[in-house]
Amino acid sequence: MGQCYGKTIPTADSGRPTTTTTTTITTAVADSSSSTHQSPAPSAANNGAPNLPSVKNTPARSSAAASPWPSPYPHGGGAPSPLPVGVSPSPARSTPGRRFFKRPFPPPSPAKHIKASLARRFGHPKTPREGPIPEDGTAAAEGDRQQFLDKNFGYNKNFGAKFELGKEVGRGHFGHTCYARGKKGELKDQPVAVKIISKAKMTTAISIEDVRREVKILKALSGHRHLVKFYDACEDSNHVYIVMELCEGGELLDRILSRGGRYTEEDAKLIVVQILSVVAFCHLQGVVHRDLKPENFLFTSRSEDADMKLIDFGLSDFIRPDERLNDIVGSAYYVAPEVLHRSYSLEADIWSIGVITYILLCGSRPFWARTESGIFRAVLRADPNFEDLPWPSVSLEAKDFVKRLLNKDYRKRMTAAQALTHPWLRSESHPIPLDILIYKLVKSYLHATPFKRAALKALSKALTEDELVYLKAQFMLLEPNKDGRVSLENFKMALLRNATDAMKESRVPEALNAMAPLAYRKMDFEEFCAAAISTYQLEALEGWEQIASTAFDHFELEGNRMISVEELARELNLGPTAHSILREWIRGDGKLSLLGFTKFLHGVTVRSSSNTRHH
Ligand SMILES: Nc1ncnc2c1ncn2[C@@H]1O[C@H](COP(=O)(O)OP(=O)(O)OP(=O)(O)O)[C@@H](O)[C@H]1O
Ligand SMILES: [Ca+2]
Ligand SMILES: [Ca+2]
Repeated sequence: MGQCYGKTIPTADSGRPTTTTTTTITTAVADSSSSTHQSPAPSAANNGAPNLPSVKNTPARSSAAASPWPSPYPHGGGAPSPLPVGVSPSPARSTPGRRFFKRPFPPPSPAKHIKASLARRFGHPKTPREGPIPEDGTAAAEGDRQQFLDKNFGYNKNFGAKFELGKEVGRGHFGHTCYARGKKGELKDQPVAVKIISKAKMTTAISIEDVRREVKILKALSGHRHLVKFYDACEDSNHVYIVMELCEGGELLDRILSRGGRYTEEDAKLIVVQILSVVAFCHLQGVVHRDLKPENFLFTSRSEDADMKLIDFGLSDFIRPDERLNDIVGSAYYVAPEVLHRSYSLEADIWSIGVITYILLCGSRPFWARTESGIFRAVLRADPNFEDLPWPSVSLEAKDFVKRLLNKDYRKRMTAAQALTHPWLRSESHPIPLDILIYKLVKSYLHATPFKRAALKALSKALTEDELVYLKAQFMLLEPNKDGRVSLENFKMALLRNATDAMKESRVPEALNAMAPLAYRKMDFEEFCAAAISTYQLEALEGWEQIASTAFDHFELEGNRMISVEELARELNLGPTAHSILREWIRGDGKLSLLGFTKFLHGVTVRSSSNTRHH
């Protein structure tokens, strides 16, 4: 027991991007020392690639000597090629042309999942801390270390008595998945899938913690229609077994390939709606998936209209509403720019959905290069191609949709719940989930100055129907009282209705504490709109200038007033050095100009996505 038999794993040279080529990228840097590795901004010296830490234990490589990423080509020295034998690579360019998705993926990176976040988790004093990974893990040192590792998970010990293992159905970096059948109880005679993770591969406390967290997250989130159902977790001395619903329809990646690389818009919509609905759910629970890609979505059956399920929470993490993560994990083609800059949150998943949607619609990857460092350069700097075929025949709504997910500034990206109300996807047929973003925005509105609130109110009056669809849906989810208004209780109840165990871990309900002012008053829809809009997101709209000028007209009527430079600086929490800039925002009559108004709405400085503030 413990091993399952199965197919041989095709090699990278077989020319087919298989499930084995998931290219999970993980930094080779021991992140427990990450505080010394923080990279505040991209440096010009390396072409805008993030100022990545140097690698102690990775030999210099020709293609990525300056990168901390493990080589994607672990199978030999020299310059191994991800391309099939006989195909010579074209030089990597910062603006890649169209690349057919059928091009084989590079072989997987050696998986070494390093968790910086563990060290950073003050709230978990019992979390094991790791020293840096030794320069060379000699067998003796390894053995010593392993002795102290507690590989007891507290799961069921009787896997063999409960399940009969069958053939392998899939394989990844961390384990292989087999078909199995329940022997007794509720799952008797039912086919299931079992992800088998070898304990021998758990060589650090962090890797053990990762498996524990994968199970915890899967268990907590299980139940959503588009998330693989969790049944059981078992273990023996050699393996951990994650028993889950069997998805017999294969990976989304395979369907894309079998359709020659792309979907019709209508078919793509059906896929994207399912992805957004499950990701919105994860995000509301305070879980960031961090490895969204077509390999991690499975169909329940071979049928064309089978439901799709999100799997593989191996890189997922809990995240508090105001928290930012800094460990670089994910898969190269799908990784968001701010992840490479080591300061990110839920929006990183949205970027990955943008990449998936781009691929569905045109059959090419938006950011492509022959090497990992080339891909990262493209992610950070290149604009995806929307000119070449088939883009001219793709609807404007679809293009706008993808662009609003692939915005390099994470603050300008739509959330999953917002994306579900985008004109491209808008329809009555899918429900709009509660968005954790409104909690964050309402919270900061409640703490804003009266002048700032007046500015936001003016802005909310300039919203178009498109934005109002989302706000109306969110307001209705708060189930307004008979007087059409909401109070803190409504926000609390809406969260409770959606709560799972994951929320406790990610401390999502803490967002409510900072909303205390709402305990004593109510908010009507009009004020809710002012409170729940993000200037950054609106600024990304094509019609932003029109919105801003209409909003300014409203502001002139009620809100704009004489304000001194000193007072404005206090409003914005800025010191005297900012006075000369602020002077330009104030008109001759002592009130804010249109420029001043839009800058003021923004808050402090307007920075790019290279912003690495830690909250
Ligand atoms: N519930 C399931 N039903 C059917 N097949 C599954 C199921 N779960 C996983 N698989 C198959 O096993 C493969 C590996 O599973 P999974 O992605 O969880 O492993 P992993 O080792 O974490 O992978 P990665 O290298 O992407 O991190 C999947 O790509 C899929 O083909
Ligand atoms: Ca996977
Ligand atoms: Ca995984």
